[in-house]
Amino acid sequence: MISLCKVIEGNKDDNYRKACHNMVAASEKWGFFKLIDHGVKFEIIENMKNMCNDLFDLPMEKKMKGGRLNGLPLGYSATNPDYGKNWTTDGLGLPSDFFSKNFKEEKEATMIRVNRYPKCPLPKKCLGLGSHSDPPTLTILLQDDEVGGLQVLRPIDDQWVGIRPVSNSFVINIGDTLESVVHRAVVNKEKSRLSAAYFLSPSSKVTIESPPQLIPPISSNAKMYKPFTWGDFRKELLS
Ligand SMILES: O=C(O)CCC(=O)C(=O)O
Ligand SMILES: [Fe+2]
Repeated sequence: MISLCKVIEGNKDDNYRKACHNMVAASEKWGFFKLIDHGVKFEIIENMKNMCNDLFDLPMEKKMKGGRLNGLPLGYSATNPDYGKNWTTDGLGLPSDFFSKNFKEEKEATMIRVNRYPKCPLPKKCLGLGSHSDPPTLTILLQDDEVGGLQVLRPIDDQWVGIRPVSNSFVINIGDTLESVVHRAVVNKEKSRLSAAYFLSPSSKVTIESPPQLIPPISSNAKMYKPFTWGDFRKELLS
């Protein structure tokens, strides 16, 4: 759990550097972390949850008229590409614009997906959302305050580990363009659960490759990962 309390004013001081370092360390170990003291007003979060619940309460034929993306029958699109990139560069010791220059406003650069999982009499037999990793770069997830369900696959022993809800926090996870982190959502016997995931993607033409600054000199001729563009990767995923 990482607090942004001391870094919210934007001063690049020791507190900021420590938070960036902690976010990178958590991403390397788990691919997931929780952000608290993030500065988003409580009322805004509550409003968002209420609006999502109102949306799910609409009759199915009305919901089906909502702004779904072509080829991806999930979620509703929104653009706000200026959120959450610099901690990765600052935590990795890369130039501050190393990632942000690759996130330009594009129609489908970001997407928000709202999920509501109804209560389920047989939670051991059903999954809310099956095992997957998020294709883009970063996911900011708002999850229900009380009802847990998100689980991450721990790479060392392949065990599913629950990410306990914490009031007024966001769960951040990295996506396939940084590293794939396998997760899923289970369902609850007594209560339904709401979550909203905001996915941040690079521009389509951006080449995704290991930053040369981070490749040890000894292996500089043998890149472990082949460069690809986000556009090609997305096309492959949707084909
Ligand atoms: O509902 C959750 O907690 C997980 C949602 C998720 O992983 C997704 O929408 O990609
Ligand atoms: Fe996901």
